[in-house]
Amino acid sequence: MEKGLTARNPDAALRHSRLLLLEQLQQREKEQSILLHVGSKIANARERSDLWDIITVQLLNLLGAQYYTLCLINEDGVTHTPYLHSQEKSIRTRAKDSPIVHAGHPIEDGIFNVALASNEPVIFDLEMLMKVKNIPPYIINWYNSDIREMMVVKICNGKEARGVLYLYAQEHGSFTVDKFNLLLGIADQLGTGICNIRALETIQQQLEAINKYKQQLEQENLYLQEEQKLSSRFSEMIGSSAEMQKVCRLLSQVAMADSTILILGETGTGKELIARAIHHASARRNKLMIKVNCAALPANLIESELFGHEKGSFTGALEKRVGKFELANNSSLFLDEIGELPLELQAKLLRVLQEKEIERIGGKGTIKVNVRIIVATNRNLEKEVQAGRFRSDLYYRLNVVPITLPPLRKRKEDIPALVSHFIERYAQNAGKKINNISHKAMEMLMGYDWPGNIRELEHLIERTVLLTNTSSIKEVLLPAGAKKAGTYHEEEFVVKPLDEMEREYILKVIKHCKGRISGPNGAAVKLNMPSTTLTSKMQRLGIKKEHFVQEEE
Ligand SMILES: Nc1ncnc2c1ncn2[C@@H]1O[C@H](COP(=O)(O)OP(=O)(O)OP(=O)(O)O)[C@@H](O)[C@H]1O
Repeated sequence: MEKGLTARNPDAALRHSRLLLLEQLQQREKEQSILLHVGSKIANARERSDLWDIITVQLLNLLGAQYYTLCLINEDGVTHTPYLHSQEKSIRTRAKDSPIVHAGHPIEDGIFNVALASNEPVIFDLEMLMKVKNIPPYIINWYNSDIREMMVVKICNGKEARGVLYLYAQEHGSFTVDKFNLLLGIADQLGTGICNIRALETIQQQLEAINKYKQQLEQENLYLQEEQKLSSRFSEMIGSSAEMQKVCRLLSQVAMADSTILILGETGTGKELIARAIHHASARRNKLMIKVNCAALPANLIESELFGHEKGSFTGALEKRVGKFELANNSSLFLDEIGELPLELQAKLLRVLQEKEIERIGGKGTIKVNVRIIVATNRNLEKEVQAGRFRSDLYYRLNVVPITLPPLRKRKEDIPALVSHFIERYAQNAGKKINNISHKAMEMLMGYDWPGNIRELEHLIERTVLLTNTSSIKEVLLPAGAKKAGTYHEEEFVVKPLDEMEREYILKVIKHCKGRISGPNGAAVKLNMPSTTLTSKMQRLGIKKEHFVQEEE
């Protein structure tokens, strides 16, 4: 009919072809302006979500599609995975799951490779595809989400193919050849945009990794500084009582040997100080002693703390971690509060002590370690063994050289020297000149029973020094309920579980520090422990912010 018209009326034919040309020109102009608009948006995109907005809001409708997936070629060069896609909630298969399959698919899946091989977009009829054998699972899912037509186009950066944009429509005939030019232009701009954003993402990831590493180093540095501060204190060990002299003699006899040491004694009697003294008197003194508080960490973290883990060995193991056993190689490892070690880990510790090698969690092989073990506990380990809470084989393995520290009430003759020592230390810290203590105050100190031992005495003196504005300490403020000198009777002593006492005491100190945990005036400094240890103790003892905040009000 057209031909007939042309033959009969050449003018009409000319007009008609001019009209067509005009239409094409207008179409081109429209496409150019869309491309310009979309291009500037893509060029300004800084994040993946910006691209998501552009494709979802500006392009889908324009190209006649309802949904899309943009898949990129993986580093292995043989698989591809979705990088951007329509909101999964908005699409569901008949079985109510998402048609976006996130696992890697082979590039040679009969669709992706076809798009890569073509310099033009390719349109697929999904009904036809469903008849083909070995069709990729994502096509089946899209079909089950009522998609009937798909248009794919290669995404390149320059000449290099990077992925494929899949467009999906519910109606046959949604995609037509007249959209090819526009789609090719968009695909070109998307290619450049995606590569820029991926480069930014990589930089971001690297920055995050660097920051994390920096934080880790800072934490380690803090730990080492605290350890160093503590280790310099070992020389400040006071005690000329017969009991303490016995301990010192034993210490000097066993320090040089590599034998395992078990330090027993009530809380605050100086077990850690003795552990440090042993390390410093040993041949390993040039390396820092490493300390692990077995009560400060939840059971599931102690294993990784002790033995380390490989990256990805459990949820949360984002980075490889060297355990304290490895850190303590050729040095001493002080396992404080060993009585709190969970039974399962007791078995692992025993194996390490016997084999002298460790295995990181998720690790492929064993690592030889040369570590001198010093352990301490305020529990009666024999009773713990009888109660089935402590393995007898580990107990015998640890009980090579036991050192028992006497409680302060059994070596009261050490109190005056300790008091002078602590007055000097805390007066110096506070910039005060205090060089005397009244007879009455000393009598009170001598008469008190010191359930918290030297730590309790130390904190009392610290508090007293802070409250004293003269050169002499006239009186001391013993805990409420404490008896005056010489009037203490054992039967009146209120027996409380250690945990409860510890909880009460920590709460008091935090309150005294106005709720501050870390920092120079925080509770951790006052309690002479790292703030991380204090936080863990607080968690273990169920001390929450509201407890001390409420008490403060
Ligand atoms: N003989 C001592 N001379 C001087 N200071 C001491 C002495 N013994 C202990 N201290 C001090 O008392 C505080 C408590 O000591 P340490 O932490 O060693 O006790 P601990 O028995 O390990 O306590 P816990 O069982 O609660 O872990 C520390 O500040 C320590 O420096």
